[in-house]
Amino acid sequence: MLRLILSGCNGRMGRAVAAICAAQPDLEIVAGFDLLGTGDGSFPVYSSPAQFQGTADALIDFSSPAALPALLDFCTSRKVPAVLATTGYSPEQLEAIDRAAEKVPLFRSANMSLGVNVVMELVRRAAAALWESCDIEIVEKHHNKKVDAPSGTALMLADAAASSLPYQPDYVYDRHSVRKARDRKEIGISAVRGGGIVGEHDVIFAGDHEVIQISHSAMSREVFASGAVSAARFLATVQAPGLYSMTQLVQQTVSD
Ligand SMILES: NC(=O)C1=CN([C@@H]2O[C@H](COP(=O)(O)OP(=O)(O)OC[C@H]3O[C@@H](n4cnc5c(N)ncnc54)[C@H](OP(=O)(O)O)[C@@H]3O)[C@@H](O)[C@H]2O)C=CC1
Ligand SMILES: O=C(O)C1=N[C@H](C(=O)O)C[C@H](O)C1
Repeated sequence: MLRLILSGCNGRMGRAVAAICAAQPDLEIVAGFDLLGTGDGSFPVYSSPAQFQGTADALIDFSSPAALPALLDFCTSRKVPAVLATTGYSPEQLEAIDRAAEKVPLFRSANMSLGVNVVMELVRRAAAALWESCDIEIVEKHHNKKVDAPSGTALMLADAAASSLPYQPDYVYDRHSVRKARDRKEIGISAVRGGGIVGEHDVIFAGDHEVIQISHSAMSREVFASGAVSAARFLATVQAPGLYSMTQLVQQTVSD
């Protein structure tokens, strides 16, 4: 039995993870954390991690960057490994995650789908081959309830492209405020918000005579939820503190 804590349990992703746990007999949600401190009654819900006195094999967090300090205190002091799937962390929060990962296993990815992690590798290769002839632009589209922009995935894809470039690119988020032609060393990142779009990412390599586009569309939240559950299973097998990502999860899956 894998005993899980679900942080952000009342949200869209929290409910998607709870649905997966309900369908898998070896998964038990022992507690939920959410601002409200109440849920649908299928497990106890606490408005702050410190209120929970029990133990768990892993925690999955899909909540808000505001939840991070209390979560890191909880996970490091109680030695509960955590899957941090929330996006929109500040640079200081990312440093706090790095420090906490010295004490307890943590897993962080802005996108828990296997497909996006394959796309990242394709983007690295395309950028290495095309940077001299093509401009790189990223367009992401999400539902009208998403609060952070650009998406964590768009930033991850930009970093993947940047890792293959022989220069440090500038990420440009807003072309509205400056009247100026595009610089070669930019990566443009644009965000669209509307309706119920689950999550779409296009990485565009635009040359003078050809355009190459690498795209990913999530068809439902289940893809992220099941990736997070796989990450929690992975963490439960990992003993050593450290910051883990989809790269290690994919490596373990391939070698099994
Ligand atoms: N890594 C990945 O693959 C994915 C990541 N995400 C990310 O996950 C996060 C959640 O997304 P989503 O489920 O759509 O968002 P929702 O707003 O639907 O859910 C977030 C939940 O967390 C609660 N919450 C907010 N602040 C806190 C806090 N300080 N402590 C505890 N709970 C809190 C919210 O309560 P209330 O509603 O009362 O504010 C809400 O119930 C976002 O950052 C999103 O970008 C989403 C999908 C995939
Ligand atoms: O908020 C969402 O919904 C999503 N957020 C993640 C992100 O910011 O990249 C992942 C996914 O695209 C859905």
